[in-house]
Amino acid sequence: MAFWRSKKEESPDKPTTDSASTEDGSAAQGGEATQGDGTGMFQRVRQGLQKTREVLGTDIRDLFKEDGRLVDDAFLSELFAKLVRTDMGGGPAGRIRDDIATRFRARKVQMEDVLESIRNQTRELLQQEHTELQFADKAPTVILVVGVNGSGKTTSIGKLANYIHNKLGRTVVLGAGDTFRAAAVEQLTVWAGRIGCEIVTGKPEADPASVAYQTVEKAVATGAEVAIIDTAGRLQTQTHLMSQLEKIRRVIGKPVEDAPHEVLLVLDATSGQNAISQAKGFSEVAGCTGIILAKLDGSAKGGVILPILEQFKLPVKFVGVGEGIEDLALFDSDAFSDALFTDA
Ligand SMILES: Nc1nc2c(ncn2[C@@H]2O[C@H](COP(=O)(O)OP(=O)(O)OP(=O)(O)O)[C@@H](O)[C@H]2O)c(=O)[nH]1
Repeated sequence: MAFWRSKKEESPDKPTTDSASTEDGSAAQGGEATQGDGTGMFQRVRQGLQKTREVLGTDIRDLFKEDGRLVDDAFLSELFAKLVRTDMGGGPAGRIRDDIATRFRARKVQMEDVLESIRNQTRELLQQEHTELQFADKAPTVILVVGVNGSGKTTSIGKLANYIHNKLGRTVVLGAGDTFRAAAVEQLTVWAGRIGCEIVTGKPEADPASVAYQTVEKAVATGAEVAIIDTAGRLQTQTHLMSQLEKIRRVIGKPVEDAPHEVLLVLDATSGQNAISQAKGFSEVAGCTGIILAKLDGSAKGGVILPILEQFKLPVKFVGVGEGIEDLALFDSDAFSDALFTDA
């Protein structure tokens, strides 16, 4: 199931058949995931990673003012510093530096050799298992979406629902479980209208667990295949909110015994290491099964995905590359590393 693919696989002559490029995202109703949308999606991910690519490209080019560079300690530590600027963290940056040292020390290298090594190492570091969304054997599949305040949960749910409903052709019911924030309910209602899926909303400040329960009940009653439930932003230290999450998990297990099937943690790629460590404690308590890395387009630090993989030990299943309904991509390590380094 390739939602986007690497540049290598693109056919330059192929017209864009990307249903994702339609304004309202209404194309490709029903059926299996469309295969023709890879090129457009790859372009979108490339655009999303443009800032990181530019910073990295300029930084690496700066190392090569002369024709070729001798690989010595000075070069290696400059390279390390440039890599760390993408927020990839000391571990991955050190691994890339050491690989280049092993292969080229005391020799003159060209920029392309260095970029090739970086690309290969990154591709390896980005390899992950279980990146695909897990669907229950028996519908409905219940997906709970959690995260800290403002990380991009509601927007990501809209995009995810659009992907599941319009690209995978599986019927979706949304649950507006962020009852604290009226704007989140409104936003999700607008997305549901655009996607053409059902939504369950509670009264203002309704118990989020009851909205979650009704959402799953509705999915069962209407035979919908997937229920996606929004939750309010929270931190692990907010014990009442954490126990509320516990309650949500408990009640949705009543109509559908093994629910939730996925608990997706939305992380904001533009937030620093601090926010990421806050989310880490949270993800353990919430029993997260995967990550949506949102707002990659707004960041020059796309390398942040590497420490995230290392720290969370969870697969990054999707990346968010914009605010539009189509701006979500299934994660693909080859395509991601190409998007980071091609034309760097
Ligand atoms: N550029 C960009 N912006 C995004 C992306 N995802 C979300 N946003 C924006 O981030 C802001 C917060 O997104 P929301 O979806 O409201 O976040 P939330 O986690 O539901 O917020 P709370 O309910 O307050 O916790 C909004 O302005 C979104 O448009 C993305 O992938 N790229």
